Amino acid sequence: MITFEDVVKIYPGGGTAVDHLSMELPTGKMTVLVGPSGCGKTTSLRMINRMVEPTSGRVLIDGQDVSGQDEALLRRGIGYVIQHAGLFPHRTVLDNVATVPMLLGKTRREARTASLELLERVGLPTEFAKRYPAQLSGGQQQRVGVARALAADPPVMLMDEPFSAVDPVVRAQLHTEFLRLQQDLGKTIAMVTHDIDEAIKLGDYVAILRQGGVLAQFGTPQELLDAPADEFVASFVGRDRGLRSLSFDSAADVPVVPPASSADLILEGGRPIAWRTASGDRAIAGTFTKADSLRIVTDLAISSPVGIAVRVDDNGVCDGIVRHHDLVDYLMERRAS
Ligand SMILES: Nc1ncnc2c1ncn2[C@@H]1O[C@H](COP(=O)(O)OP(=O)(O)OP(=O)(O)O)[C@@H](O)[C@H]1O
Repeated sequence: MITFEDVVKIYPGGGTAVDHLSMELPTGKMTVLVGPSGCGKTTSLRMINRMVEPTSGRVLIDGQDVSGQDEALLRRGIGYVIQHAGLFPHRTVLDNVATVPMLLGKTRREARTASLELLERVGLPTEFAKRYPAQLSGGQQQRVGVARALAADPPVMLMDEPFSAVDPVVRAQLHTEFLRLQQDLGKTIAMVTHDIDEAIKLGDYVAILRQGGVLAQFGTPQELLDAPADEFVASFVGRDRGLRSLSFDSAADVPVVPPASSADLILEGGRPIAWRTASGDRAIAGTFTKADSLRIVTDLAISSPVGIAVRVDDNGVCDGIVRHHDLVDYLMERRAS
């Protein structure tokens, strides 16, 4: 667990960057620090590995005040990933990753074998290992940055806007891969972003900071969406927070009716193929399963030309449909209950 205890940071000649910050970042979970530019996110992150020292208050890792610890030793247990990856430009991808384990005493061969495995884990095929960072795309460089941070197998990872330098499609891919990786690794992660969508998608917990380095609210994404502490948090999580919060609700209990009840749905061997519309058949753009979220069901119902979302089982066979007005009734009943 990473604990901020009444932490204040005032830069010489500057204003207050972090103002009496107290919060606990649970072990094995990802906590995302989010807020407008200049609200003290990076400063807070850097106080964890002592790149910045607090003016007052304490930062503790597993109950140990970091200020009493040897900086080099402390940082060995803390991976650090930054925007644009910060790779060594004149070293190959493999050497970028292998440097840390070698510093920690592994032989060159051991370090390289471990690094190749790590590169594969973050989704980079081995043929990239010999390239130099400039020969990779932004997204690939970020993957190397993550692999390098993981190379020492640190229990704690700090990530400062790690996904912001890549385009939205690559970013979404990196998010999915990173979530899968974190599910396996269970690191204690503190991540900074200015993007509330990213925070809500990735964070087990989210800390929203406001100007002046004041903590506005700390909680799970669902808590922030359901019960924003004040106007600032409400406007920061957005006007569409009702829709966003549907991402956390399961579609398992959506009331469906048999597929045969719609004359508009064309099935082949039980699989949904197309909609019959006045202007001809239209291919079905997507389906949902019981494992999906209500947001996906809502999106499908709204975007379908006939206002129907189609559910399939694990074999892709249609086992029910839900019409948009029934979906709205269901959502309203849930809200009331
Ligand atoms: N080394 C420094 N010296 C003086 N002031 C600083 C220093 N670093 C940051 N600040 C100031 O402290 C405040 C918080 O900065 P910080 O970088 O922590 O914010 P941030 O939320 O990470 O911002 P951004 O999203 O723009 O990166 C800002 O007002 C900034 O100008």
